[in-house]
Amino acid sequence: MILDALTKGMRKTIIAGNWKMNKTPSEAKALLEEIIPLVKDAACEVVACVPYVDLATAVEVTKDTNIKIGAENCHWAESGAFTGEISTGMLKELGVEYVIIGHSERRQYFGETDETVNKRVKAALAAGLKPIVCVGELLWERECNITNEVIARQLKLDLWGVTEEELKNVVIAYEPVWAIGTGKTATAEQAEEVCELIRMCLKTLYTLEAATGVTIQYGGSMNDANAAELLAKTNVDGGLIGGASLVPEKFAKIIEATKPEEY
Ligand SMILES: O=C[C@H](O)COP(=O)(O)O
Repeated sequence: MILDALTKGMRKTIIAGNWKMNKTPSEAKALLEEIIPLVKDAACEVVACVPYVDLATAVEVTKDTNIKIGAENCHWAESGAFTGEISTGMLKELGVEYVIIGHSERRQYFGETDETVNKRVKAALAAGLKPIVCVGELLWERECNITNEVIARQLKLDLWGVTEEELKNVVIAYEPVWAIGTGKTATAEQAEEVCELIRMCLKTLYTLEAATGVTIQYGGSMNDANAAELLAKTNVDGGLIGGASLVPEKFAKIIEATKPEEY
């Protein structure tokens, strides 16, 4: 059943842009105003994850639209002496719904570990935010043939203490690190293989029912040309889009590719 293509229809398809460190507030407003009319008839959930300083503007600009706003990180403490960090309460008050946690760039450049990812995931869930939890292997890990172990370990540690009920608000993003911003996309088969593995791990950690319901995104050089093939795979339920999310026409075409007739 877990491999059954029919289960795909039971899950929410989510296309999320990750703007990374791009766009000032005025640029964010202009970009969203271009995106809004292009995606208004989307057949999927549309999310824009933007830099902290853009959040208030983004929430305001999208308030009467089908676009949800996400942050790119959050801290686990409610408040305190954590210079430069942002709490979940701060995000909630702004009207933010999603938050990316454990992106490979956070792991690679800012010392993020599975332990801190886990703390952030639990804090986000406790605050009523929906975490987009990123997992993925490095190139040398793939070459050493340990992708499965790496993904299983990340999932187990990142979701440690997350209940089955809470899992309903968790999105998993599979982002092979070697495919991020490199123009090297995982083939649809490679993406499906790991997304299916992720679902099998979730089944082991929780239940078949819980695993079947989780949205699993692919991220890594997804664009308007390759999205349809990736999104047609049984266990690929959406995308976490970097570069192409900054180009309205490309982002809109990826969203268009989620429509069944495009498969
Ligand atoms: O979060 C998004 C990923 O890092 C993918 O970025 P990219 O689409 O620019 O490769």
